[in-house]
This record gives sequence, C-alpha cells and structure tokens, in this order.
Amino acid sequence: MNTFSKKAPIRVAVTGAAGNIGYALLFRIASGQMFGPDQPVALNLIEIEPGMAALRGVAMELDDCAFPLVAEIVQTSDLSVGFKDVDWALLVGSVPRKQGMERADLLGINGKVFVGQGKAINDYAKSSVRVLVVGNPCNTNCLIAMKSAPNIPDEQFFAMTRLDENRAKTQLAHKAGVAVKEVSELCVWGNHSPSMYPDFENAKIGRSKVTDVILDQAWLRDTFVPTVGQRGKAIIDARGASSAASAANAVVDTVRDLSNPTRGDLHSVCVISNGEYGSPAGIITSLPIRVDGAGKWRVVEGVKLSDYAKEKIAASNQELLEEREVAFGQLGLSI
Ligand SMILES: NC(=O)C1=CN([C@@H]2O[C@H](COP(=O)(O)OP(=O)(O)OC[C@H]3O[C@@H](n4cnc5c(N)ncnc54)[C@H](O)[C@@H]3O)[C@@H](O)[C@H]2O)C=CC1
Ligand SMILES: O=C([O-])CC(=O)C(=O)O
Repeated sequence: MNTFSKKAPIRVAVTGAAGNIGYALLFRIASGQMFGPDQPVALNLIEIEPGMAALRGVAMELDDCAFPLVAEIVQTSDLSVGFKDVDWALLVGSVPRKQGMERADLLGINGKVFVGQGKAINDYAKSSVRVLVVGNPCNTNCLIAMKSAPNIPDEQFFAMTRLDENRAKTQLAHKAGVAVKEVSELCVWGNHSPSMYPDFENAKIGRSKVTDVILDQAWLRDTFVPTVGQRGKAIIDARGASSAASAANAVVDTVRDLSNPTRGDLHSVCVISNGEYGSPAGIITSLPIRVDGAGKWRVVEGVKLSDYAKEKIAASNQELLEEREVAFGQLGLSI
C-alpha cells in the first residue's frame, strides 16, 4: 500500500491487460500518469484464459516496478471478480484488425464480447463506474456494452477518438511548421473509422484559425482529412501490428481529461448522442466535450459547422447507424 497518500484507491479494470495496448497502458496508470501523482490505484487485470500466463508476467513486471501508488493487483478471467466495485472499466481486450480489414469487419468477432462485459459491469461494478471502450469497432462496441448495462447511466459510457484528435493535431502542426501544443480546439466528429471528420475549420493554431495559417484548402480536404482517417491503417502497414503505445497514450489522455474540470482545450470523446448538431439520438458518436467544475461532461455548444463539415459528419453518423443495425441484428439487441 502506498505510504504517502491517504486517498482511497481508484479501482481500474483493464480488459486485454496482457495485450499490446495493455502492456503500454498499465505502467502509465500505475505510475500516476492517469489519476495523478498522489492518487493510489487498484488494478483489476482481466484476460481470457489463454492470456492468463502472459498476464502473470505483466503483473510480475508491475510488481518489479515497485510503484508506490499501486494498492493492489488482481489478475482474473472471471468478469464477476474483474469488474467488482470498479470505478473505471477500460475495455481494451478484443481482436485487433490485420492488414486488409476495416475496423467494422471486427463487429462479428468482437461484438458479443461487449454484451458479456456490459452485463458484468452492470452487475458488479460501482453504479458510478465510468466505461471507456477502446476495442474496435469502439463506438458500436460501446453502444453494445451500454445497452447490456441498463442500470448504469448512458452518460457513463465513452469510446475513444482521442488518438485521432492527437494524430490530427500533429498533422496540422507539421504542415504549419509549429509545435503541436500550438494546435487547439480540434474535434474529431463521428465514428472511429476512415469516415471520421477532423474539423480543421474550427481548429486553431495559436490564436489564428487553422484556415488562416494553412491556406491550401485542397491539402486540408484531400490530404489532411484522409490521412487522419487512414492513420490506423498506415501504422498497421508500417508496423505489422496496430497502434499500441499511441493508443495507450490516448487512453491516459481521455481518462485524465474526463476526470478533471477542463481548463483549456476541448477534447474529442465518443458519447451518447442526444441529437446534438444533428447527430442521431441514441448512438455513440464523437463530439467536442468539456468537463465542468462539478466534474460533469458536456457537449460544447455553439460550434459553427459549414455545409461541408455537416455533410462529412452526417456520413460518418450514417455509418454508425448501419453498424448498429448489423450488430444489434446479430446479437438480438433492440434499439
Ligand atoms: N479506439 C482506438 O483508437 C484504438 C483501438 N484499438 C483496438 O484495441 C483492441 C486491442 O488492441 P491490442 O491490445 O493491440 O490487441 P492485442 O491482440 O495485442 O491484445 C488484445 C488482448 O485482449 C485479450 N482479449 C481478447 N478477448 C478478450 C476478452 N473477451 N476479455 C478480455 N481480454 C480479451 C487477448 O487475449 C489479448 O491479450 C483492438 O480491438 C484494436 O483494434 C487499437 C488502437 C486504437
Ligand atoms: O486502425 C486500427 O485497427 C487500430 C486503431 O483503431 C487505430 O490505430 O486507430
């Protein structure tokens, strides 16, 4: 047990804990990068049976770091143990895509996993649990988990587009020849798929609009937008495996920024839609988010979207409706 903090530990479940993202993520949570340098954590590491031997190795390595913030490490393949009393459930475990696949191709493989996990979260986690889905296709998997956990408020379910936001900011910074910290207010809208829309029209470089700094509209529309949408594929093509360290980094960013009042920049998070900006109500779609002083997230109001942006976002949301139809049909879930 940590000796310098009297705070109660935050209990975090991580599924797929012995996988690539898990291996990049756990050490960052344990070192305090997710919840802060004086916040103890208890780690519930969840794997399927074939992953348990590797998980033992990961847990041994966590032990060998002697992280002062780590209060407890649980290793399990039993969801009733893994999700017991957790404050956060990070649903990473699922099959990643390989070369030649789209993320939506994983629906049939991964969708059913999220029914079981949603039910277990419903039954065993704290009612205040917050759930972040990373396993692809993450928006629809998140919706499946949410529907399978009727006692947990929909507002407590999130899917991840922060990696896309981070990618988009870096692309713009490189093009403009500025440091990435100069790029702000960049929301990625829609689905975590090639149809996502990184909204360069409302983003800023320093105090200027991106479009006043990068004047090449053709580059913004025809190179920047598809580069961000296809970055996951580019990583798979280059590495032979899907992004892991950058994905783990985005998990840390997402949870940290949902856990603290927003002081500066807005952020992209997939949340339940209540029809904001014309998005279909009831899907999990990426929207611009800020967290208020009471810790409640809200969709940023008053973003002005051009006709071009509206068309892009509508197409991505349409894809989410289609994913929902396929997945819910396969799983026998009702909308
Ligand atoms: N939303 C995003 O931005 C991103 C999402 N991803 C997705 O994250 C997921 C994980 O990626 P990696 O860690 O690279 O894959 P990986 O194959 O290295 O690891 C996945 C781990 O999950 C475990 N697992 C599989 N089914 C499970 C279940 N039902 N319960 C618990 N554990 C289970 C496996 O045993 C394996 O250890 C993939 O679906 C990938 O597509 C990856 C990058 C970015
Ligand atoms: O592209 C993939 O399959 C993995 C992923 O979601 C990403 O890197 O954004």
